[in-house]
Parts: sequence; C-alpha cells; structure tokens
Amino acid sequence: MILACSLSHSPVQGRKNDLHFQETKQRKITRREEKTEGAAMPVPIELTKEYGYVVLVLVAYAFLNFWMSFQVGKARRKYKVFYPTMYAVGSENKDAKLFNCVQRGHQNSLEVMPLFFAMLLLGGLQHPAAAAGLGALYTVARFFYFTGYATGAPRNRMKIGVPLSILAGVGLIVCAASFGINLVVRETL
Ligand SMILES: CCCCC/C=C/C=C1/C(=O)C=C[C@@H]1C/C=C\CCCC(=O)O
Ligand SMILES: N[C@@H](CCC(=O)N[C@@H](CS)C(=O)NCC(=O)O)C(=O)O
Repeated sequence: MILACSLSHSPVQGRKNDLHFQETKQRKITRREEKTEGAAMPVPIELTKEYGYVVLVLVAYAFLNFWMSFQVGKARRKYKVFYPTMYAVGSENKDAKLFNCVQRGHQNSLEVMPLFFAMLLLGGLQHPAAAAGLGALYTVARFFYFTGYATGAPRNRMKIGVPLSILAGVGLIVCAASFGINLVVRETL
C-alpha cells in the first residue's frame, strides 16, 4: 500500500496534478496488466487535507485522556487512595465508591481507546471528513461519560456518554469496514 500526499491549491500545483493524474492513470494500466499475470499491485492511497482533521482529533483525544488521568490523581488525594491501589474497598474507605467511579470512568475509556484509535485512523483513510466528525463526537461523548461516572452515580454515565459513544463508535467501525471492503473489491476487480 503506497501512501502519497497530494495537495492542489495553485496553478503550479495544477500542472503537477496533471502529471500526478497521468502517473496514477499509468499506474492503473500497469496494475491491470500485472494483475493479468497474477501479481498483486499495491493500492495507492492519497492523504488529503481532510485527513489532517483525523490526526487532530487523535491529538484532542490524547489531551482528554491526560485530563482524565489528572482527575484520577486528584481523586486519589481527595479520597486518600494511594498507589498502587487500583480500586478502593468499602470496608476500608468510606469514599470507596466515589473514588472507584472516577477510576472506572477513566479505565473504561482506556479499554475502548485502542479500538477507537484503530477505527479512526483506518476509517479516516477512506472517509476522512466523516471519521474526523465521528471521532470528535466520540471524544465529546467520552468527556460526558467520564464526568457522568465521576459524579459517584454510575447511572449518570448512561445519560449522554454511553449512547453517544456507541453511536459515534459504530459509525467509525462502518468507516473502517468501508475502507477494508474498498481495498478488497479494488484488488479483485
Ligand atoms: C470505536 C470503537 C467503539 C465501539 C463502540 C463503542 C462502545 C462504547 C461503549 C461505552 O461508551 C461504554 C461501553 C461501551 C462498550 C461496549 C459494550 C457495552 C456492553 C454492555 C454491557 O452489557 O455492559
Ligand atoms: N469492562 C466493562 C465491559 C462492558 C462495558 O464497557 N460496559 C459499559 C456499559 S455500556 C460500561 O460503562 N461499564 C461500566 C464500567 O466499565 O465501569 C465492564 O466491566 O462493565
């Protein structure tokens, strides 16, 4: 798979794009010829300007994760739950549930984070604008998931955080699936 960047915003760029188009056209002809001989040709993927928004959403989520980490640290000091204790115990700490709700708000987000990153970056290769929008929505949803959970009442995560996370997350999975299917179909044709 070849990643090639192409930005066209000026007349000079126009001529370069014509050349790029000719190169791409030639590559497609070559690929079709080589496919007749059974060789699998790489599929060129252009990283457009919109993919930059996908990357910026990833950066935004990184800051959200750092912020959640800081909130857990503050809860450790507030409720006197010290390292390496992961979850407080009710019989030992009267504020155990309050701390554990903050901890779970972050931990649950971490459980899904690798899947989110993968779906965002892969789905964004095929649908950069949609993936960036859904990724931004998922990031906002995770903020409400955490703040709802951190109230100390687990049900509060369900008001906005869970449904919005699932809505945005499923959308990102569809974007990634579309990218995979497109790669397979293009190679097969
Ligand atoms: C991009 C990947 C996201 C996948 C879909 C999003 C799920 C978001 C979730 C959330 O905000 C909290 C949990 C869920 C995880 C999914 C399963 C819920 C299981 C329901 C249960 O029985 O508890
Ligand atoms: N590790 C999760 C797996 C399932 C899950 O993510 N459930 C969602 C509900 S849709 C959740 O918010 N669980 C609460 C939590 O992880 O603390 C759990 O133990 O509940």
